[in-house]
Amino acid sequence: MARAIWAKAIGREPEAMLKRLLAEAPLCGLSLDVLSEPVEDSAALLVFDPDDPGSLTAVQDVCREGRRQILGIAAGRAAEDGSADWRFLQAGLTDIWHAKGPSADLAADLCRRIKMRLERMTQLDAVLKSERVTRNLVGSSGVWTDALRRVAEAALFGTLPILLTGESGTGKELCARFVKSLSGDRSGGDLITVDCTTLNPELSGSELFGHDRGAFTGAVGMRRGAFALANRGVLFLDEIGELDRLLQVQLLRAIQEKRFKRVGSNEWVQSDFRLVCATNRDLAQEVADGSFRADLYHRIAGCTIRLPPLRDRRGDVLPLARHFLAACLGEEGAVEIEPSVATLLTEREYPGNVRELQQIVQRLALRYPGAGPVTPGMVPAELRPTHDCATEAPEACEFARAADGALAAHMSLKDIAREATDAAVRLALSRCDGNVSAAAKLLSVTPRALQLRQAQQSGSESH
Ligand SMILES: Nc1ncnc2c1ncn2[C@@H]1O[C@H](COP(=O)(O)OP(=O)(O)OP(=O)(O)O)[C@@H](O)[C@H]1O
Repeated sequence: MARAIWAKAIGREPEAMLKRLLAEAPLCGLSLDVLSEPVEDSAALLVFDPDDPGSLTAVQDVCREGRRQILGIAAGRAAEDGSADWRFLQAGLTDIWHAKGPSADLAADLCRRIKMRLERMTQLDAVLKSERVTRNLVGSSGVWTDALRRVAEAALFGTLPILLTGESGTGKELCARFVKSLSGDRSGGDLITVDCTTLNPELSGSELFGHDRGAFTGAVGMRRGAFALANRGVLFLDEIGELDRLLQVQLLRAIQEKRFKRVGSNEWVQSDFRLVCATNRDLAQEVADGSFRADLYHRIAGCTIRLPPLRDRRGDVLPLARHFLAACLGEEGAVEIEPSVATLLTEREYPGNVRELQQIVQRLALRYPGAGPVTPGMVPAELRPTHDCATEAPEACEFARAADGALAAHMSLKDIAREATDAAVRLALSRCDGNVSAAAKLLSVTPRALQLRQAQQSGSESH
């Protein structure tokens, strides 16, 4: 591994262990370094003592600093049943190992295992930072990159069928293409998409399985169906939740055995495809209700990945909007967006998710004259916000309404100011996915000042 992996220890025993690991690391080809500041947003190693009461908060603080992949090494006794592990994962660790030490043998073995694990994380990081992702699968929010990482992991390191779930327009088909692009290097086959909403049990056999010449009136030649065409590629069954019960049975057999018969033929045809399915329905619930076959569900849901709705990744709205603008305007893509339009785009609701945002941006682009920023006048009338107090600025109007409520509740000026500050801190942190430095920047304060404010906030909440 060429670049050094940032490593940190919290506490005395962990520091001794990290020292031992640093001594052994070069012998195992692992490049570890203790730096006061992380060099980049990539995999990292954190050694801590799970028995230390302050360790959970300390781990949380490190994880909040922005690195996404952190391997935790627990150097301590910890509970026998490992129950604390889940809390550390919740605090932000990617994984956790318990290690005793620090004997030289154990440290060498640990280094080898850490190296393999970090290499896997780094490999996935490299995919997520590659042009095929940054150019096509826009977004850097935690929920989106976590989902994308799981898609990449499933595509690269296994053959299980992938089930993509999520609301309409969240990028399920785009992710199916991503799976194809990652497995394409190995298999060379195509991505074959079947829209299950258009299938019907009487007529769709040929589309799925193909037919022989003369199989039915009008079958003048042999036809290869979707299952055969997907050989050595990816078969993408979109909207699989819409499948009729009869078709569910037909598909089950072909998916299970990876072989089928063309309509009008008695010969088995083998096809080696990677299966990716998508649905915006809650299939587990439909299985419970009896409307979706449990056996088919368990076949297709080898690896289920939920794509987040846009409301859970508002920080991605503007990068997505810029991406779609660039697609519409070509070379003139890097245009500024006026703050009023940026706020409108970020704060509005998107029941149609990314597809809806894309359509709105396409409408904005229609009015873009070719120079200057995107201005409020380019926003279609029905999308513009309306305000009761026409004479006031929109923000002042919202504030006035909130202050009115506070006065009605007999709050003092001091309490109103504190409530407003706390709300702004919460909003900024939520918009920045809990990243303190980014939220501090947004609020024009130092990260230290923001942390102090948070501490006061949680102090007053616990009283
Ligand atoms: N992260 C993203 N980056 C760039 N474009 C995106 C992203 N997510 C979605 N899109 C675009 O949004 C549109 C809708 O995405 P897609 O068709 O993949 O959604 P879907 O979840 O399959 O929708 P549906 O359930 O309605 O079929 C497409 O044009 C797609 O290219």
